[in-house]
Amino acid sequence: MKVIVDVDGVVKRYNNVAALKKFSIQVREGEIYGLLGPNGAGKTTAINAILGLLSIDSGSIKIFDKELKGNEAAIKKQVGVIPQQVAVFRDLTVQENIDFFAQLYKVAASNRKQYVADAIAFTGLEAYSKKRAKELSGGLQRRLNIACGIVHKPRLIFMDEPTVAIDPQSRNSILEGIIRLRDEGATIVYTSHYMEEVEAICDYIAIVDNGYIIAQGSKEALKDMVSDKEAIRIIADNLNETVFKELRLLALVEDVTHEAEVLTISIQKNADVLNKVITILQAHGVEIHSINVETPTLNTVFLTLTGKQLRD
Ligand SMILES: Nc1ncnc2c1ncn2[C@@H]1O[C@H](COP(=O)(O)OP(=O)(O)OP(=O)(O)O)[C@@H](O)[C@H]1O
Repeated sequence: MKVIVDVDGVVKRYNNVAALKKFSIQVREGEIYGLLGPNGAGKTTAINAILGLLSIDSGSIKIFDKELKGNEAAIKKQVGVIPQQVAVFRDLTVQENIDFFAQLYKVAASNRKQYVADAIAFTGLEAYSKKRAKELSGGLQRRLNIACGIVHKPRLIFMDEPTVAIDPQSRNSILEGIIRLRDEGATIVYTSHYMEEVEAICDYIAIVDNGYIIAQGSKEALKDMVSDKEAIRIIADNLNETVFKELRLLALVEDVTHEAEVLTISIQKNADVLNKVITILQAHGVEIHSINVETPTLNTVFLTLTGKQLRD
């Protein structure tokens, strides 16, 4: 498949902070490409750099085999952007907002009405087309944000965390919409810190941390990297440092991390340590609420490579 976004060794600094450090990705035509990483990993910076909204310190970026500089008009006509913050006109109706973006992207006058109707249908906003944006719920505003970004039927679409802070119904509708866009021939670059979403829709995944791509591949290939691992996840009260120290000393335990009341113990696959773990917790007065043994997820990959949880 043809590479249509080629980012090679990009470095981007904000004053002294290096947000991208030799950042390289290759997005192939027709795929949903996931950039998965925690807040602050560099995902938005990467997208803004690719779109030419930020200058870069070094490296190269090509879209459709061309540098953005000198080819902006031709490239931007074929690119759709759905920004992290909803960017619509609050006092315009749904239809007027989408029509404004159709004009901005220079959709031919003869096609405009149809393209606006297609974008409304695509995002399931038919019942709201005459409502002002400010009257919509957060989830519907996000759907409008998407409709505005895809109205010109772009070949390549960048979506920056489009499902943050929305209800499950709108989230599902957005994720299904992204798959439909891919099936109709678009290429999508999708950023998220939700591993479940990225696993569900992305054909190829790059895991980002601290300005680097730390691993990449299909979700199967990424999980194969840690197929000899499992994690015990325990929700409990009264966790403390003495408990963590004792757990770390157990044979076949590889790592112990905790966030508030969630304790994660990384172990080798099939290691028979659960009884020993429970004995230690009980001996220290830890009150256990739930225990789950998880097979590898993208979070396991992240944890193994960085020692941190991907989850917020
Ligand atoms: N305008 C800026 N000035 C200074 N530092 C910045 C600026 N924008 C981002 N950063 C820093 O660059 C790093 C990467 O941020 P970025 O927003 O790209 O991450 P992200 O993965 O998109 O996270 P989020 O989901 O929180 O937006 C962070 O350390 C952030 O604090």
